[in-house]
Amino acid sequence: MKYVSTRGQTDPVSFREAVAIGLAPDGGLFLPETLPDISPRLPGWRNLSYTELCAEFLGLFATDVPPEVLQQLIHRSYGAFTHPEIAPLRKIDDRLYVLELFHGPTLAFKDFALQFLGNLYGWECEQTGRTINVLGATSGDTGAAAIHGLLGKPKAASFILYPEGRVSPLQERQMTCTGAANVHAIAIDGSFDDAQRVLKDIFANKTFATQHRLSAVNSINIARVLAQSVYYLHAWLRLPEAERGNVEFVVPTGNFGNVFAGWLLQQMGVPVMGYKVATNRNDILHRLFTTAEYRSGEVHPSLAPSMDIQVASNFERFLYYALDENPTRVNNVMAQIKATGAYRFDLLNRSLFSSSSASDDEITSLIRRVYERYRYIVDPHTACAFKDINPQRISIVLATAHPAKFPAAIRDAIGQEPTSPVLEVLKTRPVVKHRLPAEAEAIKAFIAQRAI
Ligand SMILES: Cc1ncc(COP(=O)(O)O)c(C=O)c1O
Ligand SMILES: N[C@@H](CCOP(=O)(O)O)C(=O)O
Repeated sequence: MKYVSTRGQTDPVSFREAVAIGLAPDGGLFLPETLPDISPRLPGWRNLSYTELCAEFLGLFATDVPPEVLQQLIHRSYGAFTHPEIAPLRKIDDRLYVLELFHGPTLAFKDFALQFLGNLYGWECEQTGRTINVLGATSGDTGAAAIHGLLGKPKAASFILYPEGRVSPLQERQMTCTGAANVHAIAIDGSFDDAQRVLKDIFANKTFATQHRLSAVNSINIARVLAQSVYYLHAWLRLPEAERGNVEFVVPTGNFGNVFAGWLLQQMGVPVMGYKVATNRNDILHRLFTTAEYRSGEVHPSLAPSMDIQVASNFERFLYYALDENPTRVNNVMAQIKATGAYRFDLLNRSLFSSSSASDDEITSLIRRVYERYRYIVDPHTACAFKDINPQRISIVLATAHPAKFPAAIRDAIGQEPTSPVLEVLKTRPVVKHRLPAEAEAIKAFIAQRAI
């Protein structure tokens, strides 16, 4: 399988190359040259365990990784999860399921792809004898999961940019209390969008990126997206046969990576009826799906900080398919968005996508309502997904983080603070972070001194 750039100015590359580079040199995002039709395989995949399904699915895309290596990497990656089902699907009401994605080492859905990606990087370094420097931007969870995916890998260093004061205190501790010399947590002034912009500027300097063997760990990396598709597929296959034809996934959304991973499955022949994009008050995607206009705005801090995003990176991948896989049209639209901050998007399939946006007050009352009704505690991101659930569908809400990561918001809603031993141990460890301006030159100088 070859991978092409959404902007069409990069020669097709293999899976391993696409993963190693992350962002295409022309500034676009990699996508499989063709999407396989997986519908004939679905009956045979029904009873597979999570790791078996993962190996089958990723095997269709990672065609230059030997199958036995892929299996080992997958087993290593999900061996660190604490729930035997890895991604348990919990029925909490008639027609309502929660897909728990927080049983990995950092208690967020990011672990699914970043444990795998960390092991893939480790294997790649062993194969090539080279080191790798991983660069990421985070609004809290990607950074923690990327760092933990790479812990103990001597040939990899991580440089993670996050907005100072805009991630939860425990998310910050997950990134800054590892004690590892090859982990560099960089707190910048500004928002996650500023961090993501700086990161893209750094990758745009090809000489610098090549010289320091930089790789992108955000969901701009295609391995992230594909590894996340697996839990949608696993959940869909777990449902009773009678329910499978009427499913809507409800996805707390920021950078559009997670919901895009789910949507890809539909493009590959899995008959999913709908995707609901659930945002917090940073509602660019909600406005897009209700008005067809993509218009970026200012980022506002919220109770669901990991979704405080107004420039949704993976939207470009979605655009590529909506524009008939025509890179010239993608380039034009991206140029227009860059120049004017907006684009009128008349091609949206609004029968497949729906959306909602929850204010902070609504997040608090949703946490309370879910607890009172189901005795189930959801984190503030997952809470957004409980707004306006469609009663006509079988809804699968993606629970993207463990509530213990956001104790203050939960206490305010239901008067109790969930805890997790994984997080408790971090509270007494020293914090090591670097404060830098949100400027590519300053970050590059920092990386140049510490890259391995
Ligand atoms: C807990 C949580 N929920 C939801 C999201 C949004 O996911 P995405 O950016 O893939 O849309 C994030 C951040 O990515 C997150 O950390
Ligand atoms: N919400 C994310 C932001 C980065 O998203 P990614 O999926 O593109 O890596 C975070 O928690 O950091």
